[in-house]
Amino acid sequence: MTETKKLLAALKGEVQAVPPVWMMRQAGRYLPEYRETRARAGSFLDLCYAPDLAAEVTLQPIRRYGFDAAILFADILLIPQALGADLWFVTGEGPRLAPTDTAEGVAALRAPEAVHETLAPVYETLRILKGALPAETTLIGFAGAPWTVATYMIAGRGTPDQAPARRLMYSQPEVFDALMDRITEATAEYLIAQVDAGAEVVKLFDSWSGALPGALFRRYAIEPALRILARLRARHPHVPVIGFPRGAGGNYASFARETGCEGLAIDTSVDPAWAAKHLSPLACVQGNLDPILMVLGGAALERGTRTLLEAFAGKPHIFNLGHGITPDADPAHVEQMLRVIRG
Ligand SMILES: Cc1c2[nH]c(c1CCC(=O)O)Cc1[nH]c(c(CCC(=O)O)c1C)Cc1[nH]c(c(CCC(=O)O)c1C)Cc1[nH]c(c(C)c1CCC(=O)O)C2
Repeated sequence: MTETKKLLAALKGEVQAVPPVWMMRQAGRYLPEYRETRARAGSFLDLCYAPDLAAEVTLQPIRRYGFDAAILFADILLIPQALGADLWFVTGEGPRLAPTDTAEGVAALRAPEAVHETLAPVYETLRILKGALPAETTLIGFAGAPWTVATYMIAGRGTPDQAPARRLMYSQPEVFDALMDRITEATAEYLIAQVDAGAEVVKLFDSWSGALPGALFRRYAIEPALRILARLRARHPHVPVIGFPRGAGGNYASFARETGCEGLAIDTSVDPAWAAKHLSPLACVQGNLDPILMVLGGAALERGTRTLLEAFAGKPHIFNLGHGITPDADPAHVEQMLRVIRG
């Protein structure tokens, strides 16, 4: 049977004249309807844990733009919270967590199987979405990759250079490894449960993999991904996975080759012509329009969009941005991008 969902077809390696398209952070603050629902929910975390409202904001960009994929509305930091680390968001600044950076702190975290208790509302969001999405739209679940989640847990916040996590990795490798193990197991549990609840594809966000020293990229980016994939595939052998080792540079190819991910999301820094030549033979490449073009629009947006379409012509491709769309983006520019892609 041929695959009728464009995103799933691309992940199976099908070349399409018009590629499937969606955007990272497509449910977000650039949309007035998101801001309205978010205000109704209360805090960002309240929204993540309210299945009806989380499903509603997931559907908003699908209704408005008819994207080929909907991504579950949640956050990568729900896993630390489900493991027992206090989490809150400071408006205008970002996430804060009670730091987990000692042997005692890691030992006090909950068992990986215990995360479902906190995350049950997320699975409910997926079940609602499964029943509500148009037949042609693919439902994407996701999690943060262990290294990226560890950087937030160790520092207790986002950091420009992930120094606290890198310091712990060198100075107390046994504490760092124990934390990585706990996150890895919990993430496997979480993604399996997301697919049980209706996710058709899962994406692993390693947003800070570019901060790993190159010699440790295999150990802390590829190996945890392999462990998660092995557990996921033991349960769901056919679910495609999109890896996003953001900032991996020269390590993108080894990530794709060694993990066998069906999809490889590339960040804005990667030259699409290089990616089409060197990465497309390894996986279906997703990306990588500069998000600032969604703020600018006009001729620059049209040129950037066409450059990508031309680079990946004749290759399986998922059109996306190189990182999330920003709150200052203009919703009309999304329509402009879609007109260029879809004609
Ligand atoms: C690092 C990271 C986080 N979260 C995520 C990552 C990895 C991707 C990346 O590199 O951007 C992933 C994420 N976060 C969110 C989604 C939902 C799905 C989507 O639309 O893409 C996804 C896939 C919603 C969100 N996550 C967050 C928002 C904004 C919160 C709000 O509405 O106030 C949204 C829509 C908050 C968040 N969440 C996080 C930070 C650092 C922040 C604060 C910065 C910011 O405000 O943009 C952690």
